[in-house]
Order: sequence, then C-alpha cells, then structure tokens
Amino acid sequence: MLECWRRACLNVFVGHQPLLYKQFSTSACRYALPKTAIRMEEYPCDVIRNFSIIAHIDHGKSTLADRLLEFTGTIDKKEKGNQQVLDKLKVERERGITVKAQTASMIYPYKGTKYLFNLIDTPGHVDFAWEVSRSLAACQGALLLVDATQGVQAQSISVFHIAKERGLTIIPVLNKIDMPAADPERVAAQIQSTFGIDPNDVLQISAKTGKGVDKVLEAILTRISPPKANEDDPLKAFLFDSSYDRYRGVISLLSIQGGVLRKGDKIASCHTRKKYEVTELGIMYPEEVPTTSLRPGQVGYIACNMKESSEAHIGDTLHRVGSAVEPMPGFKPAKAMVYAGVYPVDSNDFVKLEESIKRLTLTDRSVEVMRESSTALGQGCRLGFLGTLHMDVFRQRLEDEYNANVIITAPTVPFKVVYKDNKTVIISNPVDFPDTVDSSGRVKEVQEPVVSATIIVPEEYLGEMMDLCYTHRAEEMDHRYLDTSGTSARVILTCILPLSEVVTNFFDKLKSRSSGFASFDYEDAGYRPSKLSKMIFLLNGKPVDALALIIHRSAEQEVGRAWVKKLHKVIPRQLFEVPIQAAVGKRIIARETLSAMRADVTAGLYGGHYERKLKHLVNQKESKKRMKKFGNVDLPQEAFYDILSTKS
Ligand SMILES: Nc1nc2c(ncn2[C@@H]2O[C@H](COP(=O)(O)OP(=O)(O)OP(=O)(O)O)[C@@H](O)[C@H]2O)c(=O)[nH]1
Repeated sequence: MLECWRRACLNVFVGHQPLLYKQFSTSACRYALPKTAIRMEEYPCDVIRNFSIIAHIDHGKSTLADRLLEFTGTIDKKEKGNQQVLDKLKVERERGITVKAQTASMIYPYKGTKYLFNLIDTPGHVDFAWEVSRSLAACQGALLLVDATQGVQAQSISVFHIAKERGLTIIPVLNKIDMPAADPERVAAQIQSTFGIDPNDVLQISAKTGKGVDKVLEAILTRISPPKANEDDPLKAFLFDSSYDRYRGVISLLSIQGGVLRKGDKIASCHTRKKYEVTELGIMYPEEVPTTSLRPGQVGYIACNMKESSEAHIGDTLHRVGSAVEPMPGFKPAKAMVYAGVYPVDSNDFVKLEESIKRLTLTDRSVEVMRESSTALGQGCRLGFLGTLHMDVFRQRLEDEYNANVIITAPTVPFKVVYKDNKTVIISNPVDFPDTVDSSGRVKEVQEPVVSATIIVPEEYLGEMMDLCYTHRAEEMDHRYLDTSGTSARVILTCILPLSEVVTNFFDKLKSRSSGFASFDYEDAGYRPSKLSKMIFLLNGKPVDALALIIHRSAEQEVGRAWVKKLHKVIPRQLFEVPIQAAVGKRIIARETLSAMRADVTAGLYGGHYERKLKHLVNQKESKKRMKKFGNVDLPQEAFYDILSTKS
C-alpha cells in the first residue's frame, strides 16, 4: 500500500507520465520523498556547504555518507536496509566499491537555522581518480577519512594532494574507532607527520555505529566556508557530471556559480555554443527531487533536451542565452591507461554489442571507443579504460545491464613508436605494432608509458616490496619512513614503474607478498624508451591476430611459454596435430603440440579380419593429411573466451 502511494506520489511530484515510474522504481521508492516541496530560495549561499568525502579504498566513505543522510533525516534507516544508498550500481553493491561519484543533498537544522549540505561521494580506487578530481571541483571542503585500524594509506596521500591543490578546507576524520584494532592516537600522529595536521583537529568516529557523526556535521558547518556566488550576477553554471536517461536524454549535474536557474530558461553551452531549454531541474535528495529553481552556490541536476551525451562536456560552463560569461577553467580530459578489444561471443551480435557499449559510455564518459575488426574474432570495438579494474567493471556492467556476452582481449597500454622521420604514432592495438623494430630500419625507438608509484608498507615487508618492484623493472627507487612510533614502523616506497607491469597482476602480488598490508597508488609519469617486442601466436603456422601481445624483451621466454601452455590447455583437440607457437619476428620462442584427436574408425568393426581394421586406419591417416593440408584449425569463438579469461 505504502509502495503504491509512493509510486503515485512520485509520478505526481515529478510530473511525468506513469511510464516514467520505471526509471525511478529501483531506487527512488526506497526512500521517503520530502513531505513538503523544498523551497530553494530558503537556502542562500551562507547556509550552503558543498563538500566531498575523500579516502583510501574501503576506509568507509559510503558508510559515512549513508550515516550523514540518516542523521539529517534524508533517508530512513529502516527503509534503507543494509544497502549503501549512494552505491547505486549493481556492480558497486556486489563488489562493495564505489565506481561512480554520486551527489546527495541534505537539510541540516542547527541552532534554529536550516542548512543545505551537498555531499559528493567519490570512488576510492586509483582507476577512478578522475571522478575524484571532478567531484572536488564543485566543493569548498572535503572530509579526509582515514581508517583508524589501517592508518594513512597510499590513496589517502594522493586524494589529500588533489584536495589541497584545489584549495579546499580539509577536515581530517578517523573512522572505525569501534574496531578493537583501532589505534586513533597513533593514526592521528601519522596524519600530523604526513599532512601537517594538528591532532586536536582530527575527529574520531565510527561511521558504522554512528558515534561522533554529529560532530562531523557540526564541523562541516563551522569549518567549511560557504560558496561565494551572487544572485544578481549573470547565470553561470558549472557542469561537473552527467548521466543518461533514455526518456529525458542527458541529465547534467551543475554547481551554480552565479544567477538563478529556473525551469523554462533558455541556456547555452560555452563549449559547444549549442542552446537548450531547461525542462526539469532539482536536487538529488538523494534521488532526483524537482524544485522550482537552482540558486547561487547550490548543486543540482537539470534535463534540457540534450540528446547526445557528448554535448554535456564535463567542465563546461552554461549561461543564459544572450548573456555570455567567462567560462570556468575545465578539467583535463580522462586519459585511457589500458586498451582492450571487446568482441561478442556470437559474432552475429556485434550490432547489439556496439549499441550497448554506446549506451553505457553515456553514463561512463571516461571510456574511449573505436571500431576494430579481427580475422579471428570478427567485428568488435577497441576500448580505452582508466585501468584494469575500470575495464572489469565496464565488462560486468555490459553483462549486468545489457545482457552482453563478450570476449575481451588481453589489456595493452598505449605504446609510442617514434620513426626516423620523427613521426610519432601511439599504438593501442598490438596488431599495429611494427613487427621487427631493429631490422625494419624505419623505427627510431619505441617508448612505453611509465607511472610514478607509491607503496606504503610496514617496515618488515620493505625487502619483499623492493624485490617485487625490481622484478617489475622499477627505476629510481627510494624510500622514507612514514612513522616510527609504535610496534611497527611504516615506510613509503616510491619508484618509476612501466604501466604495462602495473596493469598485469602486480597488485595481486603486492597484496600477497605483503600479507595484505601494502597499499599502492600511482600517477602518470609520461613515456620512456624501452626494448619492446611484438609476440604473435601461430596455430598450425597461422598467426591469430586477436592474441598478439607487446612485451618487454626480458619477458619474452617466460610469457611465450606461459601463453603457449595456456593455449594448449584451452584449444580443443582437432582431427590433426596442431603446433602452437609463440614467435617474435622470425624467432620461435616457445612451442607445444596439440596431439590429434584419434577418432576410433574401427569402433564398429567387431571381430573380423585384421586387414579390414588396418585399411580403415590407413584411410583415416590419409584423410587427416588432407585436413592438415587444406583445413585450418577449428577454433570456436568460445575458445577465445577461455584463453583470454584464463590467467597464465
Ligand atoms: N567496524 C566498522 N566498519 C566500518 C566502519 N565504516 C565502514 N566500515 C566497513 O568498512 C567496509 C568499507 O566501507 P565502505 O563505506 O564501503 O568504504 P568506501 O570507502 O566507500 O569504499 P570504496 O568506495 O570502494 O572506496 C564496509 O564493510 C563497511 O561496513 C566503521 O566505522 N566501523
């Protein structure tokens, strides 16, 4: 009954046809809608606080976000259940990670005044650092959350610096103080030595039990300054995120820097110069709740008949038609760190797959898409991702949200080939890499992307970590102590690592060799010359393009052998013998032979004459010879799925 009431209420409130209920049904109805319409004019700049929660992965951002929504009465604890409100995607709930920054507004009554808090939750994993910097652009302050059991970790440092560079007020918060292993004094001392923050300014909370969360709300109010914006200024709205709704088109998230935005307003983009009319606007409470206006300093969403997601340029400034404004500085575009080919398992499904990818990239704007084709796998797309977790999350979203069944080729980083005439080409598909770099004579050098890596680890694992980094071709290794108090000192290890080493199983090794204690972060550090080779795999003498790899020369033998073994395990036996070879240029690096499947041609011959059996076996041998000569290896698309999804 309650559900029906909400359903009706939502449709009336939003003012759309009942059909629209579908798109809200999964999330919006879990929470109470505000009893009375929110009047945005009651919230001038001085009662607004725009903030974000930044932290290392799993330090409790989403849990704290939920608790803040509960404490301010924005959501009802009972209705919410155990699920995290701002982790809306299935993949986020299954994996317990945030991959998409979310925005939520809440109203906080304090000493007789109502304040409007706008929270922007951010993802913690290094792959999604782009989302973090984007979210921070709409804020004046950030809660820096540090797990009181784990202390300062690699991403705590990187997100602190991003927030500092943007000039945000940082409120340090120690979380998980309810846990027996929590050591708040020690971690507060670490925060002091790493960030120069006075331990007296550090709040201590348990986002899980709610202890100390009231102090966080108070600190947001008293320590973070309100946004500076003026109602009388010309309309200036900063577009910091967008999503796609199949009925209303692009939904943009805006931070209003000046003027007032209302439904029906005619607006234009500084970036594309295209004009739109605002058809709907409102705040995220925590789902979309329409309002009559968005005013200076406020953060909210708009729909304005934008059809293509590419029109919503992240970092764009929107203004009123006829009153141009100075655009705000935008963002550095997201940079793809790894590329992979994505193909349908059934090659007839390409059109459907391409459409699904297109739709998914409307909500995940950081993915680069190009068409490509492969002789082995048919038509597909080459996609650029921010990292391998991002790639995996995208694949899972394709499967979850679009029912796609895909094969993803081995990830490769973008290599640079510098030719002797100084022409430089970025190669994101191993197939396009020059075969023989030395003898072709045209190539001056090849370069690979490198990252500046930071590892934080207890002192006793320092040797293990150094060894791991060296085996992954680390350069410029250095270390210093983060803290020396307590039982175990912790060390920050920094080095330059090739990105191609990081995107394989470096992270898994790091975790296992440090018993899970090491944390890792990295940032782009440009390109460096490298000795790289293109490795191809031959089945029965024929190269299989979808399996080509670019690897460092020192790893040729190891990788060649491992892949050949893997292929041997996965490729179905044929009626003839199949040599499986790994080759670099003309050199064969490794070989395995897939023995022929011997069909028992004599099976039906019970008893009988020996010569009769022999005749059948001779015939079979002849026919196998023909197949070997004319036939090709019969490799079903599913075999690629197995090959590419099995770890060597
Ligand atoms: N005991 C205890 N557990 C907590 C507390 N806060 C969070 N957790 C748990 O820590 C885990 C990670 O919490 P999340 O809120 O998902 O962490 P997150 O920082 O949002 O994670 P990402 O978005 O993936 O970076 C979950 O299992 C939470 O239940 C706390 O105060 N006490």
